[in-house]
Amino acid sequence: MTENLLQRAGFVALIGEPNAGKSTLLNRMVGAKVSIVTHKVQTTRARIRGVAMAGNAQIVFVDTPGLFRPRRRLDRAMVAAAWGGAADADIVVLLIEAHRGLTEGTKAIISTIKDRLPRATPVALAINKIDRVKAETLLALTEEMNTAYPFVRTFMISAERGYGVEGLRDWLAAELPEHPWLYPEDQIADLPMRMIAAEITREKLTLRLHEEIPYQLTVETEKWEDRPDGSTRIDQIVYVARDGHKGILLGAKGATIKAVSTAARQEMTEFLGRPVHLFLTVKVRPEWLDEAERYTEMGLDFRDGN
Ligand SMILES: Nc1nc2c(ncn2[C@@H]2O[C@H](COP(=O)(O)OP(=O)(O)OP(=O)(O)O)[C@@H](O)[C@H]2O)c(=O)[nH]1
Repeated sequence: MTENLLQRAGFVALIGEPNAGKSTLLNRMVGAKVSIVTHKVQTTRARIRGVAMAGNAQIVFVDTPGLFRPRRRLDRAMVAAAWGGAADADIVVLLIEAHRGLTEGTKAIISTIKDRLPRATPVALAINKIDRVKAETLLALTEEMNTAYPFVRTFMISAERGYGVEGLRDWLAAELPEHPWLYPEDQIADLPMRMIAAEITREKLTLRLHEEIPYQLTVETEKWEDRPDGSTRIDQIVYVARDGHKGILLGAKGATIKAVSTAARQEMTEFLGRPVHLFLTVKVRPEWLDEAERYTEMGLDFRDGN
């Protein structure tokens, strides 16, 4: 009886060098559908990579980029911003590759953890790709890693083969705070699809409009209906901050929004592999930048903006 159980929910930041196996691990924990999505969403501002249910807990995985030794100023700024996400996380999981051991890259990540994470944030270690090494190697590596940082737990997993993944997920679920679920259970499956669809439209708008406007607009997928005839109806709202922007967005006789809609629909059709009917509505909502709900739709935590 899930209703009688206390709900748990929170954010887990999965960090590690590129290629450590973050996507593979997420696939395992969240389900295949989301993984298709993550590759597409990488360049967007959406930071949620997936939502996993484990018993009475809802685990929201958030992303941090694989950049840990930034040289350029812009890269440093991006890393600083991204670490904000990890700092807000309830739990951080550092993923490393068993056969590569404690690399320079991982050392850099550990020193960033020490510098930037609040002391109270629990950091767990997941040694991935254990299928590639012998047991002795693992024991030595576990010791070496735990000397480098006091991890709250060490997990040995193979994301690809599925070893140890359930144990990690169940542990995360139990560690999360008591909190009502952040997403309705029935929406989780298509949350990423909805986000992708919104990102596709936002991208088409950005391509068509003057630079300053896209930052002041946001797209939400309001309705998603997979029809029995094999097509999908998607209704989206484009929120703009100012009246003037609405006119620009629509264009003369609606030409701009029509072109955007056509381009977005084509990409969605290709992405989903089924015909899409797309309905776009433009709404003026000056306060959207201050509304928590809008942030959730973008995959951002409203608290980050404070
Ligand atoms: N042998 C082995 N290979 C793995 C395992 N987990 C992942 N891999 C492989 O490692 C490679 C990188 O995995 P990804 O999941 O893309 O790693 P990632 O770079 O951390 O993920 P992104 O940052 O999202 O790109 C892929 O070729 C995976 O198939 C594992 O447990 N064992």
